[in-house]
Amino acid sequence: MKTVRVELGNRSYPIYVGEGLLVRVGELTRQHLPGRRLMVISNSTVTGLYGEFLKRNLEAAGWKVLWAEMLDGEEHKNLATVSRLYDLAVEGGLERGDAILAFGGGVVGDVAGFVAATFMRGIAWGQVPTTLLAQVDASVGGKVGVNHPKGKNLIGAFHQPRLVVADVATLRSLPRREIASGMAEVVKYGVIRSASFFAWLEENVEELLSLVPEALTHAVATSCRIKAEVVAADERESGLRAILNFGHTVGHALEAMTDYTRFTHGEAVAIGMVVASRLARHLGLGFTAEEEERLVNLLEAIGLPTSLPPGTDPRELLLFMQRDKKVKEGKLTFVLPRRIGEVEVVREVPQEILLEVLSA
Ligand SMILES: NC(=O)c1ccc[n+]([C@@H]2O[C@H](COP(=O)([O-])OP(=O)(O)OC[C@H]3O[C@@H](n4cnc5c(N)ncnc54)[C@H](O)[C@@H]3O)[C@@H](O)[C@H]2O)c1
Ligand SMILES: O=C(O)C(=O)C[C@@H](O)[C@H](O)[C@H](O)COP(=O)(O)O
Ligand SMILES: [Zn+2]
Repeated sequence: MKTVRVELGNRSYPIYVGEGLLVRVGELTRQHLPGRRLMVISNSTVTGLYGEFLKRNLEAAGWKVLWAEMLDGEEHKNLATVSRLYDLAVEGGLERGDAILAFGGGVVGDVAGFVAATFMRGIAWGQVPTTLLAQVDASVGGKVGVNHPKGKNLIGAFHQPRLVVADVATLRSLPRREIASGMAEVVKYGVIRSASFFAWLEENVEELLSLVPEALTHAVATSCRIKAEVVAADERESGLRAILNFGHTVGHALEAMTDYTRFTHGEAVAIGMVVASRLARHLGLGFTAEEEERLVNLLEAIGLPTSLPPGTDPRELLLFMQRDKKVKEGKLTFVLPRRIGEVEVVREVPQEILLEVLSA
């Protein structure tokens, strides 16, 4: 097992990564979470696969478990779902001193975290992420929230979990498309912060896609270490943390524009990272054609899309981008690569250049 810590003073917390950790969730939650009742928020898919096992494990550790299921899918990451979960929490007698455990992918994590942030003005919570994307990204850093029909994650809060337990063995039941989706965020870390990790990914892409446990554990722990460093330096995104949004300005717009049903988050981010790379080259930030080719090749080897779907209307996409949370005084902000391993936050990208890149 590897342990990464998110250092945030008295709100610091551990991320445990390894194979077969599900069996330790009862013991670990007892160590890190308060209370007698634990409201587990999951969805039907994850509950069907691992629900019985986890419930028994938590009960054996002494928890009174309230099991709550939400509908599966990004289109259910909304306030209607949150409202139903509040009802279940009230009916189940959840108290301020109790806790919530998110058990599932990033959608479950973001929704459960938002319920934890707001129920009784905030209660303790933990994360047991079961998708690659949630293990490398969504379970870490305390961004929680839901979508608005017109914009991604427009409603939310910052509320750090007290622990994260990532069992890479749970990834064996994940559809291949979801493995690829999670890999998009893994590639993101290489581009924004570590050329050596990017090169390691190029070397080990086959092992990762074949779910070799040692390779997965290394990729998850390294991704979490990079995210933990960034979050520790800038928890509320007043500066540095924006780099974690590489690929997301276009990615989030694409997700919202297609009603959260056409692309997975990782697929949309993959396309967004390629658009950002093209933009960086147009603006002469130093990112080379060879580097762009390495990025595209790696994404393609993973099986991710690298271009906007045919027929995308750049002006419509721009409308959705204008609701991005990084917009300041009406101006779009992009995270653009200078080279593999380093990005820059660029304010005021000229709209003509953006439209030219999107049209191409
Ligand atoms: N809070 C953050 O910092 C942060 C970071 C990145 C992404 N996100 C959010 O995360 C969400 C995407 O998360 P995701 O990619 O995990 O999608 P997801 O939660 O929709 O999960 C993908 C699919 O995998 C299924 N699944 C989950 N675990 C499984 C398992 N072990 N075996 C089989 N199937 C399983 C789910 O039921 C779902 O159908 C987006 O809403 C995105 O905005 C948040
Ligand atoms: O944790 C962060 O900060 C990120 O930007 C991570 C992203 O991968 C993630 O998709 C996040 O939910 C985006 O946040 P948002 O503030 O742009 O909605
Ligand atoms: Zn993301």
